[in-house]
Amino acid sequence: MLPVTLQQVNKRYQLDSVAVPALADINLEILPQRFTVLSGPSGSGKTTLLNLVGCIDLPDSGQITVAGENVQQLSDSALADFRLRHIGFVFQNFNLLPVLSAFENIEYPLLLAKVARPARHKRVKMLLDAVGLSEKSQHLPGQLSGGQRQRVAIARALATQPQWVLADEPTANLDSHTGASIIALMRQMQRELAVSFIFSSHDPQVLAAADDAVLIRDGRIVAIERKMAVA
Ligand SMILES: Nc1ncnc2c1ncn2[C@@H]1O[C@H](COP(=O)(O)OP(=O)(O)OP(=O)(O)O)[C@@H](O)[C@H]1O
Repeated sequence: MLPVTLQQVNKRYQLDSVAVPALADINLEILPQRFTVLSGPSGSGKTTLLNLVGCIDLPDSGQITVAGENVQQLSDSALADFRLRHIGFVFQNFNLLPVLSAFENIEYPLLLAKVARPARHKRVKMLLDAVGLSEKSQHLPGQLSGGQRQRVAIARALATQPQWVLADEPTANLDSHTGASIIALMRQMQRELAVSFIFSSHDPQVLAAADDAVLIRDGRIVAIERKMAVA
């Protein structure tokens, strides 16, 4: 599995006539099959960096490679397909579709990926079991606790067997006990399904669980701490 690489990446946001610098001179290699945390104060650029790696947004300059693909060269429709195949997303506010059951929320990306019904159902059942929610498969998000909703969101992110799962402050709306169980679940999924996780987080629990920590200040990387030896 290939790393994610960013070379000389710059990103500004245009706010009326003012250009707001968000990331400057980012050079980074994010290693596969690990837990990487992007950490830094509010406004430092964590979400922007996650959005660039997730191909939700494009840099103003520089190169980003994900799964061996130079992503800025892809057309919009090729990018959407690339995201579906290679990247799963977990958000702090869960972003589940409120009218769909837990089962249907997890199934949704598989429908988009045109996976046939028997394989779809098998995968959803396996994931519901893996996140400990087999009993709640027909519940709507509004009938689940915050921690259970985030479990559904993690299962949904893993549905299409992506290489990378990006999680933007995944524990921000959870109490610390529930947050700890969500981190443990993601760690277990990372090992069992050989998936790579990248988080943005202020949460010391997430930072403590990381293999690698990338510290960002004012849009620049100030330190990269590899806590687990590179294999
Ligand atoms: N859509 C936007 N338009 C204008 N400026 C933006 C936009 N999104 C982010 N910014 C600015 O870019 C910088 C980086 O923002 P970003 O959201 O990446 O930070 P963050 O580290 O994720 O912050 P937080 O921890 O508060 O979520 C900030 O100065 C922010 O105000």
